[in-house]
Parts: sequence; C-alpha cells; structure tokens
Amino acid sequence: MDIEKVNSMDFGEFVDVFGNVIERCPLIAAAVWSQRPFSDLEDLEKHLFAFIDALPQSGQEGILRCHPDLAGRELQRGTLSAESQREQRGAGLTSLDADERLRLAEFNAQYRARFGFPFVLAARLSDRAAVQRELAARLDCPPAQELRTALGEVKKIGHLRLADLLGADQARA
Ligand SMILES: NC(=O)N[C@H]1NC(=O)NC1=O
Repeated sequence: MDIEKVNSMDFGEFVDVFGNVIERCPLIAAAVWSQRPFSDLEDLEKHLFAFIDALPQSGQEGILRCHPDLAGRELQRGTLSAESQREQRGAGLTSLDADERLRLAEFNAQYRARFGFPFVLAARLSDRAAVQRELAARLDCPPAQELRTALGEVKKIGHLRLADLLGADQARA
C-alpha cells in the first residue's frame, strides 16, 4: 500500500484499515485521519504515536486496558481480535499446559492488582518463556516507569501491525 492510497482513503475506510493498529482503539485512527496528508508511512506512525503521547495518564492507561490478557480468558473463549490471536499463537501462548496457564493467570492478576491495567508485551517479539520472565520482572518496577514500558510495548505492537498491513498490500501489488 503506498502513501497516496492511504491519503486517498475516506474516513470509514481509513478507520477500517488502521482502527486496530492500536488494539481496540479505533478512536486513535479516527483522530489522525484529519491530519492527512501523511508524507510516508513513518509519518502516519508518528501521528498515531504522538496522539498516544499527548493523552493524559488516564487516557494512556485506558489504551492499556483495551488490551486482552496474554493467555487469558479471551484466548480460551476465542474472542480475541484477529491480530491479537495471531500474535499470541506466534508466541506459543495457545499451547501452554494447564500449569503454565495457571501460573501466567496468577502473575497477570498480581500485575493488574499492582498497576491497575493489564500486562502488555509485544508477543511477536517474545516467546512463552520470555513472557513469563518479563511479567515477573516488570511486577517489581515503579508504576511511572511501568506505564512508560507498557506504552512502549503498545507502540511495538502497532509498528508490527502497520508493517503487516503494508507488506500484505505490497505482496498483492
Ligand atoms: N496483553 C497484551 O500484551 N496483549 C497484546 N500483546 C500482543 O502482542 N498482542 C496483544 O493483544
């Protein structure tokens, strides 16, 4: 997909295509649509991320709360977004045994109780062992630092999702 194509999208198409670059936060794509034209895809990414950075802490925490737990109930129920499903499967989180699933659920619950939002990690850059390690390590972080780390992970996920959207279209062209 080239940038002319992106810049020519009407609002509805733009939100359809980019609405889940940030998990379950189509408002972010909706907000940056009016900032067209973008000079290139990095520019689009910059606008998406600048929107996140400009939010008050409550809004940033809201973005984190839109993320499903890793290996959580939504994975069991099959109600994840297509992107999240693919990412969690890629990290091996669909094939945990019962003990591993329980351990992760306990850590996820501890994390949520401490910080007030779910543990977020770019699963595609990780694997099941690293997810558990990271979660245990980040539980000890000071809250302000942890908010920054988690938003950094949201951006990594968004970066990879954007690259997928573009790559898929280039392959078709
Ligand atoms: N909780 C969490 O990190 N979820 C996200 N991570 C990821 O790679 N995809 C997600 O949905």
